[in-house]
Amino acid sequence: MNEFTQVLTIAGSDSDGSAGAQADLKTFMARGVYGMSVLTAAVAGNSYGIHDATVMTPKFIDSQIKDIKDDFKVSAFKTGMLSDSATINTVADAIKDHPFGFFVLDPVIITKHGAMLLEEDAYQTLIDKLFPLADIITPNFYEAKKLSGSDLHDREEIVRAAHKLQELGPKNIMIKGEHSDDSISEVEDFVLLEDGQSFWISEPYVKTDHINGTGDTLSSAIVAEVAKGNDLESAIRTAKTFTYNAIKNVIDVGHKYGPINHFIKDDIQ
Ligand SMILES: Nc1ncnc2c1ncn2[C@@H]1O[C@H](COP(=O)(O)OP(=O)(O)O)[C@@H](O)[C@H]1O
Ligand SMILES: Cc1ncc(COP(=O)(O)OP(=O)(O)O)c(N)n1
Repeated sequence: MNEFTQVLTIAGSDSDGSAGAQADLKTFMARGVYGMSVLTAAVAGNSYGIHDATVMTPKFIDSQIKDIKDDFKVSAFKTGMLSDSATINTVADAIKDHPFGFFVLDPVIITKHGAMLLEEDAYQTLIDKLFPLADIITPNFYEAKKLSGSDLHDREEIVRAAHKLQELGPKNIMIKGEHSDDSISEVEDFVLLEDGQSFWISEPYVKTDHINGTGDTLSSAIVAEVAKGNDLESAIRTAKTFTYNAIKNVIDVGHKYGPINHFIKDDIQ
């Protein structure tokens, strides 16, 4: 029997299934890997917004991680919603010997609804404790500004911010592009690799309200592709295309800001 590729998300649950661990698990399934989830928190939300949240205790988060460690062979993993410093410290202590392989840190601070999922006094804890362990971080435009302490008005400032973030410890950086202005034609992300090489990666801008979970989908697709043995650059390119296809092929679920479409079939390798 061939061992199946196994991956993990350490993230929050989102009740409407559009984002968080639910989006991660759908992406893992779509990309052909076996996904597991350690829940750090749970939010009550729907396509109108996030209305309540609860944080798991450090002891419970630790128990979940221990159970995964005791039984499974995880090749790559990601972190998503981490809520506060206590959660970050718990996760950092549990993963510091890198038992789960390649680490994609999605520094979730803000959602499309404008909900804040990380306490402001925990930004520095995230930088101090998890940035040095990360193989790649994938901040959105807002998160990149906050975490680098930079303005991002043009390409030059984005490149500078990526270098600043890399100096804080993560090996590779992917800053996701701005897309709040409906007049743009492309959404362009910037990637800075460990060896200093860099590239811009873009797809056409899709004008849609169905955009919840795009960041989670991108980061978990990178996890899946790296776990299958692909190099980081091709994993990023596949993840970007997969996310774009999921945004473009809208499914009619929810009344306002709906989910993206993880059912898209393409040539999974
Ligand atoms: N409307 C859109 N059209 C095309 N690509 C998009 C759109 N919205 C987001 N993306 C892409 O989806 C990915 C996730 O980005 P983003 O939505 O900014 O992340 P987050 O969910 O963390 O805020 C990025 O590659 C981004 O370029
Ligand atoms: C529980 C939970 N985690 C993360 C998010 C945000 O997901 P993300 O894909 O980074 O951003 P949106 O595209 O959903 O804004 C969430 N909503 N819930």
